[in-house]
Amino acid sequence: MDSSSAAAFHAANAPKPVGAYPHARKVGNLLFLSGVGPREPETNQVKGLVLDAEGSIVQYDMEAQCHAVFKNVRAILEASGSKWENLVDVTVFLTNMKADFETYNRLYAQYFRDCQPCRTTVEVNALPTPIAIELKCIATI
Ligand SMILES: N/C(=C\C=C\C(=O)O)C(=O)O
Repeated sequence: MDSSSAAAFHAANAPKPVGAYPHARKVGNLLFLSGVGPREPETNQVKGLVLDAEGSIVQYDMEAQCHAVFKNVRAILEASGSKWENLVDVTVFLTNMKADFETYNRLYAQYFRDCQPCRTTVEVNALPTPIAIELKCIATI
């Protein structure tokens, strides 16, 4: 099956993709989400983020970024006919594991109290936009 035969979804209330990819794609009863970060869909900005003149991160609010990215994932799931409780696998990319793991892990536990997908958390050197967290998810539909 090539990707054109699998339904693609674009969620109006999630941040616009930064490249040529859909927010999600359904194959059989599985929904694959593209990586998504904490940009606010209305403004394309990240709450609490301060950049310097070169675009490097000066200051960011990890709590705000966690809430925003979970909200974006939920919006994409719902726009694609799935829901939060259907998540089965979550890959989390952090740009500063040492500084941010505790905050992220604490908030993650609040959002995933009743549903516990498999999870993998890795540190990456950089993400395509100046963010501290990005999620890549698989859900049933
Ligand atoms: N998924 C990608 C980027 C997402 C960035 C964001 O939501 O801020 C990509 O480039 O593959």
